Amino acid sequence: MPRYAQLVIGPAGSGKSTYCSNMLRHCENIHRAAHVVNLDPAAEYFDYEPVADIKELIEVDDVMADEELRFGPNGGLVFCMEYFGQNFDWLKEQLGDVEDDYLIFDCPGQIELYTHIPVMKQLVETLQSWDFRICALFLVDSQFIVDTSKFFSGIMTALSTMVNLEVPHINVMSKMDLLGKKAKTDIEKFLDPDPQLLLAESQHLSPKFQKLNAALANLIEDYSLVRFIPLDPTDEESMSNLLISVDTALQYDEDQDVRIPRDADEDDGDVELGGAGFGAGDD
Ligand SMILES: Nc1nc2c(ncn2[C@@H]2O[C@H](COP(=O)(O)OP(=O)(O)OP(=O)(O)O)[C@@H](O)[C@H]2O)c(=O)[nH]1
Ligand SMILES: [Mg+2]
Repeated sequence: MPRYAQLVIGPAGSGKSTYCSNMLRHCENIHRAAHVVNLDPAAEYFDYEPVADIKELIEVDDVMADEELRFGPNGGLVFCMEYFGQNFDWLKEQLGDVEDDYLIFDCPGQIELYTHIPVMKQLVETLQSWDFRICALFLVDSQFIVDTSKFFSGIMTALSTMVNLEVPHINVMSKMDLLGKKAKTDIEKFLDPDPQLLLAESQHLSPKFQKLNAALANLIEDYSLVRFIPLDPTDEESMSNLLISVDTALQYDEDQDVRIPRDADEDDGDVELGGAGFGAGDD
């Protein structure tokens, strides 16, 4: 029986932790037993009760306070994640061996973890060896995608993680609730964009960059890489549309949408949830 994992990644402040807590609440609303794992050793605050918290293994503040190591915040985070990479057994112990488990991983934002350092790729491979199907969600703050150049640079960051992680990948345009009416209309063209049209808008760039953008537009078009799913957490329909895309990527079986929460009970029985009874061993 597969297990399912959403890997929530994206630049610092793009809304990853907020998404995890909103998605957890949404899953509760639809009676899906999901759990969040905090993988950010620098996280100071998150609005959910994690089923596992990397800070119990290692914390950035402790690493930075070490007088021999002398790391700053970024070096400290890399050190923590490399330490985590050597201790996946800790995660295994925290997660247990729950069939059919559904986990949402709240990841750190530093891009180097996905491009230069092998730890996140190793995490993916380890989770796969524990029967997890994985989907990466790459969040980009909608407030930054204000013009074509920013769009192309956002896409390149998303692509670099996608190439490295090699798992199904969904781009999410976060914080849509913060956009006014006009900005919402303006951003439409970036959600399911026509790269050639966007290219036409970068005529003001120097010929060198126009050429680069043209090459990128072709790449994006050839591989159908660019769709963004808009996310407005104040709108339940937006949350459920995103979850449908994730379910498709994970090949999540809708028939098993109602399942036993982890802590519901060991003694075997079926649990009534939302009017339907499903036992742990049901297919
Ligand atoms: N209005 C609105 N604010 C949001 C949303 N998502 C996140 N925020 C705000 O944006 C800020 C950053 O959100 P976080 O969820 O901490 O972002 P993060 O990606 O986890 O940040 P790091 O862990 O530091 O990389 C916080 O002030 C959130 O309240 C959203 O969908 N709508
Ligand atoms: Mg966070």
